Amino acid sequence: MPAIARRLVIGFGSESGNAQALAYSLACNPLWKDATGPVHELNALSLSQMDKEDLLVIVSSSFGDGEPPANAEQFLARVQQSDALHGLRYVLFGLGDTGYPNFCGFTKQLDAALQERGAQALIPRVDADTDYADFFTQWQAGLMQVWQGQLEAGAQLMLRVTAYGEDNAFAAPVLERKCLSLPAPDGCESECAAHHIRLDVRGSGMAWRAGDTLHVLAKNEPQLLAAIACWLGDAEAIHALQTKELRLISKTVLREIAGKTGHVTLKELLKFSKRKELDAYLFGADILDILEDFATPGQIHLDDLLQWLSPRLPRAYSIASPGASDYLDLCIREIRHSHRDRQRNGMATHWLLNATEPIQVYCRSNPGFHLPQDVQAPLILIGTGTGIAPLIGLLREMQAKGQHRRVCLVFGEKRSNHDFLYREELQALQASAALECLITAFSRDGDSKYYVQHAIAEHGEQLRALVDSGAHIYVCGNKTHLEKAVAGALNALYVSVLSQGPSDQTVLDETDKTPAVLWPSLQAQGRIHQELY
Ligand SMILES: Cc1cc2nc3c(=O)[nH]c(=O)nc-3n(C[C@H](O)[C@H](O)[C@H](O)COP(=O)(O)O)c2cc1C
Repeated sequence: MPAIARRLVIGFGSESGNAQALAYSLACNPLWKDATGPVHELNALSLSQMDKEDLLVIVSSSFGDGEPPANAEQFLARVQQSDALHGLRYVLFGLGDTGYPNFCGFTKQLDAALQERGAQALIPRVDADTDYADFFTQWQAGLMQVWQGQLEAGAQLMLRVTAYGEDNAFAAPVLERKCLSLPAPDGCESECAAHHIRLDVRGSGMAWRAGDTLHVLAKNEPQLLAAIACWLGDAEAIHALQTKELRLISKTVLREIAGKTGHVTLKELLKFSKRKELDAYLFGADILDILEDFATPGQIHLDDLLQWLSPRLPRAYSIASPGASDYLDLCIREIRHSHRDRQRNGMATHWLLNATEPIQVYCRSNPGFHLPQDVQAPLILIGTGTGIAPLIGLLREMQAKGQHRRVCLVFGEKRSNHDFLYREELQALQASAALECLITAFSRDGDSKYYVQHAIAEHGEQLRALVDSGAHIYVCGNKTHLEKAVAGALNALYVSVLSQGPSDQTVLDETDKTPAVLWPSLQAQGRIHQELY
């Protein structure tokens, strides 16, 4: 089939090399290799030297605040200065990061400038997030079809991540809510049950992968708003404070209150030397506690709070389902306790569990917790409590992608008959050999406490074999204890190795196996992935 163009002209705009690498790999495609000249920085591309026989291929990132990379700035200026570009045919692949407010800002601007001057896009512009590899594969396949004259295929290729964020969240209806914990004999289930939540994200254009996080913008509880309004003596507060952060109160707000009230205890608490006491006080406290403790009605007004309080902050949850799906799963723990005669609920968890309206959400990429690129690399997944969420997400993503790795899961919780989250699913994965081993550590099942570090020691030989064959280790759970416990337990496995003498079939240097350096060495190799909260 004849090509649609005589020349494929490839230009890139790149600051840290991603777009440049894609541009060079594109040039090697055998289909157009002979019709492609040198790959250019966009700044070095001259529009006047291109004609109707050419197809211009642009691969570029955005930087700064949606601006061009330095090696593409002049190209944008040149396009903007051109009178007309009729007859110029182009395709444009934009790399960006939805974490930035101006997602793919430069490539969107460039696309608009080219179109305004009459240039013709043969494939709609691509807006790719940090995980651009899949989009690039699809786009290159589409470009090959276009190159061979199948213009319709190109016109239909829509590869665009919609950038949702705090100011532009997606309203996701709740599809399912299910309690994952079973009733416990001591009646603790109402306090600490874990729940599965499924959100409907059809039509959102939202892109994520297992390991990524979902940010939830919850509404403040009516009871809390009413109580604050009552304290202020201003009913307007119920509506006005709806989108303000009432739980995570910054020290700046406390300083403002101290400035207004002159409260001696608060001023004392704000001293640098009292920072630990202040942190302890703030833990679990909301703005109503602070007002009740350090101010009297009449000293603080609604306008003050509106000025001082930040907008409500999103709460992040690990996604427990694979990407490229119509729905998105979470595994959350209900937080409910009584403090100073008031019922306290976790703001976003309560909202997720009770809201009758769609939940405002957006995704954020978490590349450090994605599956390793090496599809052969074994995995050791270690999670406690709802820390299982991203791990079940990784397992499900492997299933969805048909990846067969050696995987071992170590799961820690309190009681097997109450807290064995995803028990059936995990046992089914084990039965199907998708999970090579399922190790549990239920701390309250026996007479003495048994935690994941004890399970790691007990199953040391099996885990060591996985580490020696290049396993990546994923750890998710408690920030205060888990890393130390897991690192210590894995290091300890190699103390016994050293005492037994070196093994010869290992991917680690013998020097890396000394207890103190094993963990940092695995970290340096990019084999430790942690999500601690
Ligand atoms: C300092 C900095 C600023 C960035 N600004 C933006 C931005 O405004 N919009 C966007 O979509 N991506 C932004 N990004 C993300 C990059 O576009 C993205 O990482 C891309 O893959 C980099 O490609 P490159 O290596 O070819 O430059 C930024 C990245 C960094 C490090």
